[in-house]
Amino acid sequence: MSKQCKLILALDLPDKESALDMLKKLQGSLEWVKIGLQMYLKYGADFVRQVGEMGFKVFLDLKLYDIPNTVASAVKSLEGLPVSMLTIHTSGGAEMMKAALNAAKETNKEMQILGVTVLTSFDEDSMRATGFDRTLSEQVLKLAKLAEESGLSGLVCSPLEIELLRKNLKSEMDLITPGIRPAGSDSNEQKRIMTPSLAAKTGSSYIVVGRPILKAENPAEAAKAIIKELKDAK
Ligand SMILES: O=C(O)c1cc(=O)[nH]c(=O)n1[C@@H]1O[C@H](COP(=O)(O)O)[C@@H](O)[C@H]1O
Repeated sequence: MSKQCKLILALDLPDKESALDMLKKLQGSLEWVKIGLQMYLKYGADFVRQVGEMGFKVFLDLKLYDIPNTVASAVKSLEGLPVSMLTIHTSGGAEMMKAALNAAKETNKEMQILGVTVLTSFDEDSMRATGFDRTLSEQVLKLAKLAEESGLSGLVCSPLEIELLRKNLKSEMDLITPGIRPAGSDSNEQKRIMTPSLAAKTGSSYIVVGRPILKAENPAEAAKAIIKELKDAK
């Protein structure tokens, strides 16, 4: 029996005031909040602390990609912050992933390092345009296996790749899936998408949802409806 799939809100908003206003509306409705580059670059560590103090678990989505030493130093810079998940790019290679893991072990044992595989905004054509000859699935699996061998316990991938990864990975890695759209909502630029219930049924550990909640008339109701969909998914 797999774990209950959880909702993570992608807090992609233009300023702190609207973000805090949104979080006040959502307190009690959800547990996890993802802070991405938009908010982090503008408001930094203080904002991360503030979100943690409001009682939310923080997923810091910085998608780090650099030489191993630089990534390790960046991870260490987060020491003391309430960060429960942090993203790095698996395409940075095994050495980079191991350096990030070691840095996390030294500074924040509670922080899970997640490896991003192939972004959900890619399709076969845009992948090929970057010079990769493999299919999208082949590339995702290659990166996922490298992440698993490097010791990572979680991956960010499209929900369309869950089955492939569950079948081919040796361990029960956490699969965090953005590119989620409740039935009838706008897909925006996301290309590899799925509904919350299907993602949960297929084996997603956490779904990441931004605009379908942020732009809803009643964000708390939208979040609750998604959580119900996840709980009802059989
Ligand atoms: O790492 C991510 O969270 C991520 C990876 C990916 O492949 N695709 C993707 O959309 N994301 C993030 O997931 C969120 C999706 O937001 P919405 O498209 O508004 O639901 C954004 O914050 C993206 O940065």
